[in-house]
Amino acid sequence: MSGDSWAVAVDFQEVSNPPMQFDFSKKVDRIRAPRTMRGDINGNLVPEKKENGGVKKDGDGVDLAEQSLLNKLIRRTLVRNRNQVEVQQNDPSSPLYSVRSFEELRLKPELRRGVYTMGFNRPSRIQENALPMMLAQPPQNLIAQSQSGTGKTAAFVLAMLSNINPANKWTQCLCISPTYELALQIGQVVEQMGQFCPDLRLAYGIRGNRMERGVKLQEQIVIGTPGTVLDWCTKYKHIDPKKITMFVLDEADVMIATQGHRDQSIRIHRMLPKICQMLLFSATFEDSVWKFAEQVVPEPNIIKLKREEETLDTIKQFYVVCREKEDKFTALCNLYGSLTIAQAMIFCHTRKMAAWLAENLSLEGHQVALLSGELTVEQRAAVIERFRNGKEKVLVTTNVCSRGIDVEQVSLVVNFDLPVDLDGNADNETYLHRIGRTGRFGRRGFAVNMVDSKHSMDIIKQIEMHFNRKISKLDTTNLEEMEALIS
Ligand SMILES: Nc1ncnc2c1ncn2[C@@H]1O[C@H](COP(=O)(O)OP(=O)(O)OP(=O)(O)O)[C@@H](O)[C@H]1O
Repeated sequence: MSGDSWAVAVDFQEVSNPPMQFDFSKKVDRIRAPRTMRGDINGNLVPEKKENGGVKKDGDGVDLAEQSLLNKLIRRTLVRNRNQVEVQQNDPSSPLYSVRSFEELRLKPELRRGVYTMGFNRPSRIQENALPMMLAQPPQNLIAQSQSGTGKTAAFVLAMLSNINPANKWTQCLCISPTYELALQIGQVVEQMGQFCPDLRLAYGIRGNRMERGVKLQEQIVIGTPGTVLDWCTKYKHIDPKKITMFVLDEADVMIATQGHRDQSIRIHRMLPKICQMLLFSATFEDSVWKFAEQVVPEPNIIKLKREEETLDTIKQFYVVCREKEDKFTALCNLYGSLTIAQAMIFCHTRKMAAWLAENLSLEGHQVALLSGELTVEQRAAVIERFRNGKEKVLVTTNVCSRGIDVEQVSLVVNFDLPVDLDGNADNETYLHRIGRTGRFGRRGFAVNMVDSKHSMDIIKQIEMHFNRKISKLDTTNLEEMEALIS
């Protein structure tokens, strides 16, 4: 099988045995669904064309919006974070509230029921502070930053649902999101949390969702992308911006990385009344995000939750000297022959190499999953789900998968190709993210780096120096030595 045909075979395997459905079409009845969608090979609905036009190379560059979507699709639980939340109040003299339970928030009974039905027992760390601010009277503006999976979406959805008056048949909350797949994900949370609110209606302001000009929407909540929502407010007049009481900007960092979204968001913001509550969320907070946030959220309260640092403390790191890819492959097989490996992730630099390796491992009798950039986000999520459920023991991947994906049972990470930046130097950050997949939550993990040239040996030295951690030499042909080092 050629490299490419292997990838096709994996696609086929996914089609014939679809592990997970992302059935966006279920929403069609109750909510206006986008029309410019096509079915992907899993029979799921996917957009005709990416709105942010992410370009992928053979090296599998990561598209921010896709990464966010992937995180949402595969996230089942809150991300653990033990850091303290940092709060800056707009009015430092007003008392600082935080809540430890949903009861304290005095939610409408139907919303409390929705929250508990979703299995939320208590607010997450960011929600403890953000929810009282978002639900306060008079309304307060908020800028909140915390990494993906810490409960931001659930927090602002609860705020939107609390804000609207379902008896009023016009749009009251506008929520904008960088892509329409992300908008659909937010919509699902609205549906779940609002399942006991009978009069609640939701519309998607996304490309392809057309109505006659001048027809006013009756849906209280509109979630959409900036361009369409802007058109709906201006050109098509489906929404009266003066009646908006809450404006939510999600994934601000992804938003401003996308051409035009920043300006469209600012234009929407300008049409809203002064008393409209503005909420902005972001996973990261570079200067550019901050500047944008200041433009669209006047007099903000600010909440930040620092990311918990990944650490290399519980990970034993090794390097193996090899000559070429066949040699690396033999070293990998030796590792498997002598170690008890629960699950392993193997990183390659290119799709081609990943496909070659996956094919050869498979021929050796390993159950292998291949994850690389030619798969749709939904297919990638499905591959990760299968791996997480233990259906495959080895995941071969390019960079698409190095961040944000927790697979707790991974005990071995192999850098079949070392992570390098565009200049060919060690990419320490990527190294940390890759290796950080193993040894999580205090468990022990192993990382093995394949070194096939003087240059890659230099990279190992750079990584050692950067993290101030020793990377020991491993001879995979010497079973005794390996056992002694690894035990
Ligand atoms: N209070 C809570 N208790 C338990 N689970 C929660 C709570 N809040 C959110 N979750 C769950 O945690 C996961 C992550 O939450 P959420 O999507 O709101 O995070 P996020 O910060 O918005 O992440 P992303 O930016 O990736 O969307 C979801 O599966 C959500 O259902």
